[in-house]
Amino acid sequence: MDYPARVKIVDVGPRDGLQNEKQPVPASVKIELVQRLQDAGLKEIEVTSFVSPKWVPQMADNAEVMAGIARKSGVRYSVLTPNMKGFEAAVAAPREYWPDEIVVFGAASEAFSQRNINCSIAESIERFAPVVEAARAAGIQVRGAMSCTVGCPYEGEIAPERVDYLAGLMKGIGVQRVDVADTIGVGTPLKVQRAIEATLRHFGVDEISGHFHDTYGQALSNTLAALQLGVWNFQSSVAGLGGCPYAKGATGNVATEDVVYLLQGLGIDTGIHLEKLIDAGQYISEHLGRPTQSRVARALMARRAG
Ligand SMILES: CC(C)(COP(=O)([O-])OP(=O)([O-])OC[C@H]1O[C@@H](n2cnc3c(N)ncnc32)[C@H](O)[C@@H]1OP(=O)([O-])[O-])[C@@H](O)C(=O)NCCC(=O)NCCSC(=O)C[C@@](C)(O)CC(=O)[O-]
Repeated sequence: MDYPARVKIVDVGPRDGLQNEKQPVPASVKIELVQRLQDAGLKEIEVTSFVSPKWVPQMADNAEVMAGIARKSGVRYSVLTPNMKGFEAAVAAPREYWPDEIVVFGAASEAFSQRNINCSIAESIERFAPVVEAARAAGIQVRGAMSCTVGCPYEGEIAPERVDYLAGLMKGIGVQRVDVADTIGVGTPLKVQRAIEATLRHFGVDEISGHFHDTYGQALSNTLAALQLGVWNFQSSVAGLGGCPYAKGATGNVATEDVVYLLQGLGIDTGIHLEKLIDAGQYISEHLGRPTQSRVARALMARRAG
């Protein structure tokens, strides 16, 4: 089996990982987490989201975090912007604090779209279109997250045709690359491959990333299944942090540490230093007062402890 020679990982821990935390996490801790992730070799970090603070209070410090991170050359910093209000807030600061990439986020499921962003899929695309246009005019890259590409907490199983439809809409408004997200972690390898194949009708393989939550323990298998289709961009969350506020019961993303370990075993280069990454995961886990969700981190820390 041929696998891609290298893989790029977006660590979404500071955003997807922390957005659902009930306890307020200070901006200084988020900033330190970003620092530790870039020190570990992450080249892409999803830092925060410019969404309504009434809906997601944990991300209310978005501007403070964006202004506080010490940027490293060669690292891409992204933020979520669901509408023009979010985009305008993301670029209200001086240019050095702007994101390199914004993320518009839609869903393959109507019910999830309503619960997550309070509008239908068609309305979401109408809201995203001016955001995409403004971002590209400002030289900011645009990613489109596609939630619930295999299953939805409200509608159940999602057919690949729904993914095909959403990917086509995203392409139509000028989104440059897309995430195939298994928001609630119900996917298994063949289902994930069908969702990716539907996306491949509209985007090249270099423009597609896998975003797998690990609720049912399938995320590493799904990562392997995506690699088998040539996908080489993935999103994961340090220490397996996270969960979506609008997907009850869904656990965090697959842990970045576990993905890096898998990839190292396949001889695939990520440029990420696993031990430093584990330290970053420990930093945030200790702050949150609970153990890391990464099996690899737990195993390697036990070995460190002798
Ligand atoms: C999208 C909205 C804003 C629509 O929410 P809405 O209520 O329909 O918006 P609205 O335009 O009617 O405005 C209502 C109020 O929100 C304000 N508002 C409006 N927009 C903004 C904004 N951008 N930033 C700050 N404030 C905003 C606006 O100013 C107004 O304030 P008020 O007059 O009541 O004081 C809302 O539904 C929302 O914020 N939802 C949160 C969505 C979210 O963050 N979900 C989690 C991230 S997605 C995810 O995790 C999945 C992903 C990406 O990881 C992939 C996967 O795994 O599936």
